[in-house]
Amino acid sequence: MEIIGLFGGTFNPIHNGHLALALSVLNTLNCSHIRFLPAAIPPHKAIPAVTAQHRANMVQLAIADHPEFILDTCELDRQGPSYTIETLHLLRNRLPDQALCLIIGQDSYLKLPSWHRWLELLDYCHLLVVHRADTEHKLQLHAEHENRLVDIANAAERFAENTHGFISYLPVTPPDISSTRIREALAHAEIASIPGIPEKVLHYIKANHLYQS
Ligand SMILES: Nc1ncnc2c1ncn2[C@@H]1O[C@H](COP(=O)(O)OP(=O)(O)OP(=O)(O)O)[C@@H](O)[C@H]1O
Ligand SMILES: O=C(O)c1ccc[n+]([C@@H]2O[C@H](COP(=O)([O-])O)[C@@H](O)[C@H]2O)c1
Repeated sequence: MEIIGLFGGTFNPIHNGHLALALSVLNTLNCSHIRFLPAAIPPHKAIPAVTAQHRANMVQLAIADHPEFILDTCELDRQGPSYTIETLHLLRNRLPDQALCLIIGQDSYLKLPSWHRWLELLDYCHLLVVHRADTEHKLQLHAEHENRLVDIANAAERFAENTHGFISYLPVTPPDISSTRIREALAHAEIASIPGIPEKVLHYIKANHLYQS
């Protein structure tokens, strides 16, 4: 079975850490493609000052050179918080016979028990957790996932044999970049000098006067 990666985020804005993470997952799992899913209303964050449409446009610019990366705006068409379980329900209806793999950073995994209907996530997809700088160098597995863990060396094979139900941990560390730090830098620094985001995204931010105080 093909494995389709699902990478949700606020992407406020998308940065090189997101892109490096997605490339590592693509290569490790040999995904057919990865769908980038910008959240319209992130469930656990303040509503971003930058619109979902601008954030999605920046994702599109950032992934344009990678044919295996696709922008999926399905969360922009819904009202209310962008709960991942609802997105998975929708995508599972659209893609009934493929292995779906939700990709999250380790900081997100630590907070997973606070997600809406989190125990049902593995009924729809596999889960790949990627290490993030400043978190422990080992997966802090939630007890509820204990018999679902697969070693990363076997993950591509095991995930491809099943549409959902397993979890694995990728111990590579994407560059230590966060959207928060980029927003802070954009508010205080010369816009030409912001590292960590693709050039085209920086141009878009500049042209649309985003993130400036
Ligand atoms: N540098 C990174 N390394 C590893 N994982 C990352 C990195 N940046 C983002 N992620 C993961 O990507 C997903 C989407 O992240 P998000 O769009 O919230 O970016 P962020 O940089 O964490 O944003 P913010 O600083 O605004 O909280 C999350 O699961 C997060 O853990
Ligand atoms: O479904 C939930 O309850 C839930 C709670 C927090 C985060 N998420 C999703 O996790 C992804 C990363 O979230 P964030 O806030 O770190 O950008 C994004 O796709 C969010 O919609 C989902």
